[in-house]
Amino acid sequence: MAERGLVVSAPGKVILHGEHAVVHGKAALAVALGLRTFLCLRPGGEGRLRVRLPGVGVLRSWERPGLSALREQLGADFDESKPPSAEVLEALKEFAGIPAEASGPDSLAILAFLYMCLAISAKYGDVPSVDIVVWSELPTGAGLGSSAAYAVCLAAALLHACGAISCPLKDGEITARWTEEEMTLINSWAFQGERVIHGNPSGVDNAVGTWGGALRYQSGKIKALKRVPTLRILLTNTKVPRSTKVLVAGVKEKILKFPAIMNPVLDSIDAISQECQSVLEAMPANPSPEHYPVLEELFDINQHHLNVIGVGHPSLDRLCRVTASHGLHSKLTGAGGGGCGITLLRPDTTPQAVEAAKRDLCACGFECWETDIGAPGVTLHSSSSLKAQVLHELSES
Ligand SMILES: Nc1ncnc2c1ncn2[C@@H]1O[C@H](COP(=O)(O)OP(=O)(O)OP(=O)(O)O)[C@@H](O)[C@H]1O
Ligand SMILES: C[C@@](O)(CCO)CC(=O)[O-]
Ligand SMILES: [Mg+2]
Repeated sequence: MAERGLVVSAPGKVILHGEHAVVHGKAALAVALGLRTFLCLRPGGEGRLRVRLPGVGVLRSWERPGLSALREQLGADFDESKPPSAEVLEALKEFAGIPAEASGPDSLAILAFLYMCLAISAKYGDVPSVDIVVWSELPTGAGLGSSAAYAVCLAAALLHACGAISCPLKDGEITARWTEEEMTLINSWAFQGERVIHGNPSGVDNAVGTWGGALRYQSGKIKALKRVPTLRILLTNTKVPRSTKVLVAGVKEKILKFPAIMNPVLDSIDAISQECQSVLEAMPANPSPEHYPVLEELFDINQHHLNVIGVGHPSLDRLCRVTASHGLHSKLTGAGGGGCGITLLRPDTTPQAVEAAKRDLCACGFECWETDIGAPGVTLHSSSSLKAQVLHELSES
């Protein structure tokens, strides 16, 4: 581990099409957002692991020998290809003093951290004494992949601290990325963190957090999109809290209850993702308005489908109605049930029209912002390049 520690970051994501269907083996199209989660890891003292997670109100530390003893006692097989076992998660809850039924943001964040420490150290050697601080530009639990960005940062930092991946940052460089092989390892451990938080994730969110850009994801297969035009997207957070884990479980229940009704809907969502990919890859880099009607219609159809599978919410209906009154098309993004929606802005949508839509959305109590998509994936930063931000976060700890 570098003497002065390290700072890593990972982006959140927006799913254009395929949320939920992707959990059931269908394709999803996802893009990395220009909003990121950051993690600063420094050598710590006194044989302890210390974490500060201001986003979820956590400041905790544990003695390393206690965690090592638990690992020995459990003697579990911590391979990144195997889902975390219920027995190990129960034992970790007890170790951290988390009640068995707890599922709040703080408990899940602690559990993901401890599981990754335990499993990564079982495979690659002990995680040294460290102080970790995580902060984020992403809203937590709003559909923008905050859990995956957190898990990707943890995976990169812990693998680096154990010496399982290199330090790609050369003297004088501001940022660096890991090799393909190392990113594959980061992605597979981040998936384990997502499994702790989500229960049964597809892996699309951690794939975008790791690789960045724009990609098609299906059953663990990641394919960067050939060409993605510059898309203008308005993001709106309804601020209605929801849990991805609960929503994913609800969809599964509906499919089991009505397979003949729900499976065709998932097939149709899959076809929407295929169609959208073909349209995007055929569009020029700076598309003109005539390319948009199909993309808009696909948004509308998918939003209906997502309501059918039970992940809509009155706040999202409202968001769609408000933007429709400005001639704009929206759908939920991520797990739904509240959280965020995305609105497609056309190249000829005027700044005045965007402002008017934003005003009406804010009047509903929503928060909205235009954002970049296609951001880089997991990145190692020189701490000097982020000095002001890092110093601010560290001064709070
Ligand atoms: N900055 C953070 N620090 C610590 N934990 C975080 C942070 N961001 C997210 N988490 C963890 O992730 C959980 C939120 O995950 P959840 O999957 O429900 O929402 P999301 O990832 O924002 O949305 P989606 O999965 O729909 O894209 C939080 O409850 C918390 O446990
Ligand atoms: C709802 C879902 O499809 C996307 C959450 O961002 C869940 C997943 O893919 O793991
Ligand atoms: Mg999530």
